[in-house]
Amino acid sequence: MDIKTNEHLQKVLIEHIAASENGIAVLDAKDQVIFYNQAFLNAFGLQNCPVYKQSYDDLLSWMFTTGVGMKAHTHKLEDWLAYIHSQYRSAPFRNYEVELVDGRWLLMTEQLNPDGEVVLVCNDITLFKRVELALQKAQIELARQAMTDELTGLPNRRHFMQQLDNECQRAHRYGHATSLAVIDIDHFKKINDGYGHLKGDDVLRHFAEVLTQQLRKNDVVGRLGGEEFALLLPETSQDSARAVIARLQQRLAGENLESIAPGFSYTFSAGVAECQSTPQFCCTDWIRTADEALYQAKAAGRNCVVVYGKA
Ligand SMILES: Nc1nc2c(ncn2[C@@H]2O[C@H](COP(=O)(O)OP(=O)(O)OP(=O)(O)O)[C@@H](O)[C@H]2O)c(=O)[nH]1
Repeated sequence: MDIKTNEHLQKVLIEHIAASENGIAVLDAKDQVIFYNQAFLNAFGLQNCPVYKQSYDDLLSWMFTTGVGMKAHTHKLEDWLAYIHSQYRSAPFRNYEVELVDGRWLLMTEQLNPDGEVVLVCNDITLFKRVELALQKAQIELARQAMTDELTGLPNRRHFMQQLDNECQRAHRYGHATSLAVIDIDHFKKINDGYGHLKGDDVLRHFAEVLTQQLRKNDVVGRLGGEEFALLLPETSQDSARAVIARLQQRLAGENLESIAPGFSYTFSAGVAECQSTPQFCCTDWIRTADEALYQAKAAGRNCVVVYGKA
């Protein structure tokens, strides 16, 4: 059936375009609106806008200044128009999504005619978009949970080990001294037994806070499990790391812990190890050496720090 010669078919299509629930508009070669259906006005909330013969820029400017229709992602109209023009007419046929100020979403198709007209068709995809955004949010939250220790909000063992691995490679590449400290709260079992598991949890949260507050932006704190934590100190020699830990011990000794229990205090022991420059030395070796130093700190009576190889 040839649409050019079949008048009935032309009538059917014209009626369809007028009554369609998909918004349809046509802009001429000079980007003036020469046709739109009711659904197009409804989709963008343009019922009070003089659309016919408006230029595309005037239409967009009207939306921007009246706060109707498309949501602008910049505060300056010129920037927004420049962004839209960087995409507009960029392909013979393209699809893109548009967020509206009232929270709805439209899927737009833009088709260029050989004579220079642009045909715009829009579909409301709000429901699909909401599901997609909710899934994206859930995915981000799952990824966050998989990396985070629930009790303290710190990176968990897996996440910390990934960062340790990256830092190990960086230290090998640039030859910078970088230190790791494995830290363990002393006699934590006694805290749990004496004050209860919930108070034990409060102590773990408190310790996480002390560690986080004391460190520099590039340092990484993680909870390895139980009452064991770790500090990754990039660009830090083992002697400087020892000084950092000593400062943490002082800070902890000065803390008021009345909220946990009257007269309560706790200490920790730490093992420090520098990243070794041999290429075979990997992050598990690094943790192992720091763990050995920690073991020696515990054996030396606790509340102290031992540097690997310097006991
Ligand atoms: N409240 C609380 N306790 C935990 C958690 N994870 C592990 N623990 C407890 O931490 C205690 C660790 O005890 P130990 O490994 O014997 O170590 P410690 O008592 O700290 O002794 P030293 O490390 O040798 O000073 C155990 O009783 C665990 O049940 C937690 O998330 N919350």
